[in-house]
Formats: sequence, structure tokens, C-alpha cells
Amino acid sequence: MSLKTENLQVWFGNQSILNCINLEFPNKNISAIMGPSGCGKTTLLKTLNRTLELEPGYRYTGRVMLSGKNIYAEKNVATVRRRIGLIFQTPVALPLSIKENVLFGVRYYGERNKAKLEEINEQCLKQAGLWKEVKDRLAQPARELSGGQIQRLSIARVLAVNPEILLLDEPCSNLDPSSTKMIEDLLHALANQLTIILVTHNLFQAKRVAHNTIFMMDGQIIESGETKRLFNHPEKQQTYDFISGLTW
Ligand SMILES: Nc1ncnc2c1ncn2[C@@H]1O[C@H](COP(=O)(O)OP(=O)(O)OP(=O)(O)O)[C@@H](O)[C@H]1O
Repeated sequence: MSLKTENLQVWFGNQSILNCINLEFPNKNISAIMGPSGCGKTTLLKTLNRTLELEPGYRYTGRVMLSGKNIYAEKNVATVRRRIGLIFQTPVALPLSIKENVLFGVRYYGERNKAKLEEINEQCLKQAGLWKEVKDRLAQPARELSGGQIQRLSIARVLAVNPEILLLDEPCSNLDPSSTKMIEDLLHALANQLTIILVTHNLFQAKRVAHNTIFMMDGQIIESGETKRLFNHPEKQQTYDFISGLTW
């Protein structure tokens, strides 16, 4: 599914946060968004599935097009958020069992068939690389899992509602290197089926996982393109300074 933004602008109150964002996210591809703290990365990500509408003072102009249709014209916001799932920085375990964490969204969207629910649970835990670790304790509270396991559980919960796009906001920032590697391997595997957009502070992570990279500053896109090209031959001085560690 193709996702693109057209002249997207965002304000909180009178403060301009995103300015004239025109981006196209290639299908079944991983795009990384990087940039200095406060430049608007999270705001951009949350604008891509209408999560920001919940925040007071939020105003936008422009369009976010999913397969040719503006998601902001869709009356049912829940449908948009099902099709474009968002994973937060802090791993979230709902106060439920491991299995019910996976099935939370599926039940919300109305699936009641027991066999189908069992099938979704197993399939999504396998996709998230968690099945072997939890298959014998599905009824136990999810909060007993480690941070890395909970982050993979959050991904399983989003995958369970069959999204077309996966947005991740610094998903590894609270994880150790081995959990980070598991998430990165998982993203590589998922990129065969989904379009993935990842906000990361970790330039090495962008290099390791992203096909394309977008560099932002002060609410604007400075440069975007193939990851290797952007890191090896940045076209803009600001990009060069950022990847050389001169601006953070
Ligand atoms: N709900 C809100 N109300 C008012 N201002 C906000 C709100 N959310 C974000 N902002 C402002 O928007 C700007 C961009 O914030 P955002 O979180 O998108 O940046 P970021 O690039 O993700 O930063 P970081 O890398 O530190 O997470 C900041 O100035 C922030 O204070």
C-alpha cells in the first residue's frame, strides 16, 4: 500500500511544528526518519495515522494519502489506525494475559470466533518472534515479560489486526543490544509484507535496517533518499553535519 504526504503542515496552537512535508514511503520497504531532538519526528509519525488528533491545540493542513485516499477524509478513525499501526517507544503491556494482549485489538474490531482467535494469536506471536518463548505461558500476565519481549508483544498486537503500514517510534531506545537485534531482524522479515516507517535516534540502526532514510530539521525535510547514498554522499550540508555528529 502506498503512503504519501502532500503539503502537510502541523501546528500546536500558534507554534508551527511541521512545514510543507512532501514524502512518499515506498511499498514493502523500511524508511527511517532521523533528525535532532524536537525537530518533529514523532509529530510526523503520529500525523501519519491520525493519533495526534487526540492532542489539544493540534491543527493541520495538507493530506496523507493511503492508496490514493486521504486518511483525514475517512469518517471512521479506528479504521485508519487499524490499517496504519503505531508502536510506541516505551513497550506497552496491557494488564492482561500474554494471549489477551495479542488479541486486544482483534476483539475490539469484533472477531469472536474462538478457533480464529487461537490461530491469530499463534501466527502473530510467531511473526513477532515470540512464540517459542511464551507458548507455554500464554495465560500469564504480560507484565511478567522482559522489556524486549513486551516490545515484540506490542508488535504482535498490532500485527494481529492486519495493518498495511507499521509506524515505530524509537522502538529499541529502551532495549539492550540483543533485544534490539531481535527487533531489527523482525523488521527485516516484516518488510516482505508491510511498509515500515521507523523513527530512530540511532544512526547505525538507520544504516542497518532502512532502505530509505529521511533527515529532518526544524519541522522540515532536509533530505531523503536511499540510505546508503544519504550516508555516503549527503547532498545537503546539514545532513553531512548531522551524520558526522556536528549537530544533534
Ligand atoms: N501535544 C503537544 N502540544 C504542544 N507542543 C507539542 C506537542 N507535542 C509535541 N510538541 C512540540 O512539537 C515539537 C516537536 O516534537 P516531537 O516530539 O515531534 O519531536 P521529536 O523530533 O520526535 O523529538 P525527540 O527526538 O526528542 O523525541 C517540539 O517542540 C514539541 O515541544
